[in-house]
Amino acid sequence: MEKRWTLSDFEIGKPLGKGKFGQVFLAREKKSNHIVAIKVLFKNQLKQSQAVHQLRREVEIQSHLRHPNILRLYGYFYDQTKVFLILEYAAKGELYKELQKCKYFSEKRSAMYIASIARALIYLHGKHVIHRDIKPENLLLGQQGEIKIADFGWSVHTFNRRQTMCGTLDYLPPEMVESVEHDASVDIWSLGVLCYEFLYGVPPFEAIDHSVTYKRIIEVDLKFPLEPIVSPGAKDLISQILVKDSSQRLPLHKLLKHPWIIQHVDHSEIC
Ligand SMILES: Nc1ncnc2c1ncn2[C@@H]1O[C@H](COP(=O)(O)OP(=O)(O)OP(=O)(O)O)[C@@H](O)[C@H]1O
Repeated sequence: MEKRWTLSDFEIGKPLGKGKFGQVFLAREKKSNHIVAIKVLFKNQLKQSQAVHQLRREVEIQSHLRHPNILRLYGYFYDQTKVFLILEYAAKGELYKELQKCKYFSEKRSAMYIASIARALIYLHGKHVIHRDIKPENLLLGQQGEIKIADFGWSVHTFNRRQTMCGTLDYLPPEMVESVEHDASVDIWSLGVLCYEFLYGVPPFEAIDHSVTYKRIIEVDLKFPLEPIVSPGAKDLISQILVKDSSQRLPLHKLLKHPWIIQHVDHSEIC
């Protein structure tokens, strides 16, 4: 695809969805016939400095990433009022909606997703990037139903010390809730929360009252409901990830070798 675009390079199709700062459309690049998603952001809505800062970070980081389970950001252009991000089209939409539809996923499906995200995170962390907002709403699905990690607005390079609390409360590890220094293992924690949510339909520390959620995260008050029935292997994996001491969390390469993952995932097929 071309590197420098204007709106006239694209035929704009149906709207795919709406976000806080704009709208996403299906589009076709006329020259290459390549189907993409174009995210249109309104500059006046972005003006809050945090949003502009996040967008800059998202573009800087995501445009350099190349992994089958990470949504490609091909480039961007802008006019006087809008910024246009050219993104890989995730044909099967949001994982979040799938989870809402199914309530919870089978162990096999959960293990496949967890292994795909773990592989993408190994790649990401190898590039010294932490995502910091891994949750179902930020996971899209490609044509074959494969995971595409999206939304790099909270991501950072690992070179600097980080203490800022960011992301989404239900998925934050104790060190972020307590605003102490954190590293790439925050994404491993979020993967543990995801695994729990895939299998039980709700994140493990969720409570109506936010102060209760904080307390449950800090104390790692992890309880496994009786229903739906989940195998001891899955519970063992989650228990090895959701560990308060971040240095003791199961590393991603060991996660991929965990018996529950091996049982459900053919590693040659991970997508
Ligand atoms: N690359 C894509 N392929 C297919 N659909 C997409 C793509 N990007 C976004 N969408 C759809 O458009 C919707 C809006 O996306 P957008 O990224 O603007 O907002 P969001 O991440 O859902 O919300 P927020 O702005 O609060 O972060 C998404 O919920 C999704 O349904």
